[in-house]
Amino acid sequence: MYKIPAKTLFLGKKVIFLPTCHSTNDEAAHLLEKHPVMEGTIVITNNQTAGKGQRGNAWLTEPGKNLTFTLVLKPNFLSIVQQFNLNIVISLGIVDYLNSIRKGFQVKWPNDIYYKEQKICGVLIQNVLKSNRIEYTIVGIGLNVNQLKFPEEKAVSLAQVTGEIYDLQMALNSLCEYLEKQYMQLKRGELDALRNEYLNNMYRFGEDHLYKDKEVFQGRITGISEHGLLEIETYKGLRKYNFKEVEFLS
Ligand SMILES: Nc1ncnc2c1ncn2[C@@H]1O[C@H](COP(=O)(O)OP(=O)(O)OP(=O)(O)O)[C@@H](O)[C@H]1O
Ligand SMILES: O=C(O)CCCC[C@@H]1SC[C@@H]2NC(=O)N[C@@H]21
Repeated sequence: MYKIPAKTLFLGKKVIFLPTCHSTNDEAAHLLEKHPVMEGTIVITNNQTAGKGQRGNAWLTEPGKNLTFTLVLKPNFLSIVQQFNLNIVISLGIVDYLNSIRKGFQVKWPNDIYYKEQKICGVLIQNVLKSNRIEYTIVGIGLNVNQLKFPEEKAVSLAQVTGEIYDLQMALNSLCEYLEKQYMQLKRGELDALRNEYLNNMYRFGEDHLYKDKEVFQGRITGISEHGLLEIETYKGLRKYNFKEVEFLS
């Protein structure tokens, strides 16, 4: 399973397949502790038994149905304050791949992928530090591909959206090509183009909705700051939020 490398320069050229594991992010982190790992290496499993989501949530996925993998990057060209750009390129790579199949996928800030009001993909990015510098970034991606039932009402899969079943190896290879394309754009320093593309694909951009920080309020997403803070215009003025500081309501 997952033996054919992607047609890319480096991303997905090496794939480590584990039939089962607790979390591919944890497995990747253990590998990095033991020996150097080539940039672009993917750790993938068919059966993730203790998947980790953001905010300490669990990531639940039916064995053999979805893409559940971790990508190892070495973005040493980025300083710590530029880290949000990784969220941008990873989200755009995924959304471009999905939109190449069916239009309508969007990025929910910072890096969830939605189809209409449902979540199809989650991303968990973790930095591995060495002497206070980012040595590696591990990018965990859970993409719902062929699963047809979810315990979570908000979850959806590609198969549910399109009515088709997908070959996971082909989906992985294609996704790698889109991810690499975006990552190379970041390496070339094309930040304005990336930011614009991110805003063009952003869930709820420019629409009025309810949000919650300490209180529930109505607002409209108008952009992201240089370092990736979410900017919401309200009748009291512009508010800016870091991860976990704001909740999307209806
Ligand atoms: N396979 C899956 N697909 C989609 N969501 C899943 C899946 N497995 C677990 N979940 C969880 O279902 C919930 C649905 O996502 P939701 O967007 O509501 O939460 P979130 O990512 O915490 O975002 P927020 O709370 O900012 O709206 C999350 O807790 C998510 O981690
Ligand atoms: O909460 C989220 O939206 C993030 C979900 C990230 C899930 C992926 S699945 C592969 C990798 N391994 C993990 O334990 N989590 C990530």
